[in-house]
Amino acid sequence: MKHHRYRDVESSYEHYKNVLAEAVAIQSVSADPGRRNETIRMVHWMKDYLTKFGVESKLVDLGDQLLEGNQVPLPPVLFGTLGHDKSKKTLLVYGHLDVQPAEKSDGWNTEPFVLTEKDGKLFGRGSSDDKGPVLCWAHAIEMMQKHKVDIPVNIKFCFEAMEESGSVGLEELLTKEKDGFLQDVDFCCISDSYWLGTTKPCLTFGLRGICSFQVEVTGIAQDLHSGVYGGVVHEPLADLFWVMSQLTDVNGNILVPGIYDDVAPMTDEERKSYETIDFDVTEFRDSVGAKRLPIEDKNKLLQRRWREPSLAVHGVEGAFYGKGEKTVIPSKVIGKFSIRIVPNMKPEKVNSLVISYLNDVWKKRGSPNTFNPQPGHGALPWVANVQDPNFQAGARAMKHVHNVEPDLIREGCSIPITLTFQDLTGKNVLLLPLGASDDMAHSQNEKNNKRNYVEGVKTLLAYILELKHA
Ligand SMILES: C[C@H](N)C(=O)N[C@@H](Cc1c[nH]cn1)C(=O)O
Ligand SMILES: [Zn+2]
Ligand SMILES: [Zn+2]
Repeated sequence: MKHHRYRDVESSYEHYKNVLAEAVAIQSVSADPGRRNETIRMVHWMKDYLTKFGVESKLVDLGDQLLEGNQVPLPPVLFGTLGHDKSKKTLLVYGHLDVQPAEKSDGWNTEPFVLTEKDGKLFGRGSSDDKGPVLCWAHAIEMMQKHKVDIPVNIKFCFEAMEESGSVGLEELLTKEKDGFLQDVDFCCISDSYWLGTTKPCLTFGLRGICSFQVEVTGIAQDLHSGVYGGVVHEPLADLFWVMSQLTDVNGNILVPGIYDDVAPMTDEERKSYETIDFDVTEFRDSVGAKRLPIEDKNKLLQRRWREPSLAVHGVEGAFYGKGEKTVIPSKVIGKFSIRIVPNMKPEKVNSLVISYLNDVWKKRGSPNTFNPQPGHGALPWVANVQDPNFQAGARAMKHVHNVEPDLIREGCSIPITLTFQDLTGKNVLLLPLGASDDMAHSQNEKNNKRNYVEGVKTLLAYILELKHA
């Protein structure tokens, strides 16, 4: 790798930061119907940005979605193409332009949609998940063009803006494009995840899937004064808490009968692979501010994150959550939780086990209220072949930039469309994470380190060039 290009990447930091600031300022929260126009605007913004580098893009309309009883337009999917050289192989890049919700009042130290630099960190929603990494691709291409480097592959881009809300419509579109846009793809790459720690680079070869659930309890016509009606009505929120408290034990074991039955057994080879992975449990525990973890043995903790299901309770719609006191009995509450699933679990079976367990628990409650548990969006888990030349190119790129062999890791999160790319193209998908473990994606004060952003551009540049030998 030519060092002057890397120096140029470093000296372009202010420009990269300004571009990221523009992207972060667009409030593309896919879960919020009120911000759907912003989410759509984000896709248009990205199309315009890629056009500057000669990427030929089109926006594919996905129609409408029924959200909270209203028809809401889905954001289009951006398909971009750079290069049509039949003598070259083709790389397909996927990323997402939508973000998780964020409000300053959630506990952010800065405005979530105003990119703010402090102590070498760029704070802002989407700075790491996934606007920063998506822009690293654009910056890498810009740099190669500036230095008149022959790009050794044709590049196709698929950028969506519904990833954080189940990638609605994308799988159907890609299935239709199997012999169209996806034809002739040789490698796939996604930068939408995180290193295991804060200093050592990683390549990711596994993702958990997800099954999400909503449990609605209703019983009274409207919210009631708890002094007037307390003790003389069956409270929907008390019912819901009682049911939700029976989903896991204190150490996070899931109490749904049969839920662990299909978890793939561990081979000796896999067990050994955990030995060499760099991971400091104390640092991890401190980084999340926990007093104690349910598992403090390094290998067992990683196994639980990567190859075992877990259940997380996310929240309750309809319950009072503001500051101070409100002596009210809510009339309708919806509990939200999800289960991360692993090979060889299937969403349909998980949904049926969970719904029938919820109904059994409900019967024991004996409440006259109405109980309606429903499965939400789902995604399958994914594991890749790390011997593929695509992974080797990724490893060489990481080594160029960081001077160290990356760890091969799995990820506890989900990127629902990954398996679809692998199945439809028949090609290897590499997850090339650029973010640090403490980026706080989905949380308050999400950030991307200045160092990771700049080195991310170098890594993608190096990876594209390494594909010449793949
Ligand atoms: C890993 C990726 N950056 C991510 O955050 N994925 C989300 C996908 C998702 C699924 N349901 C809602 N969002 C995640 O793992 O939560
Ligand atoms: Zn995310
Ligand atoms: Zn993401």
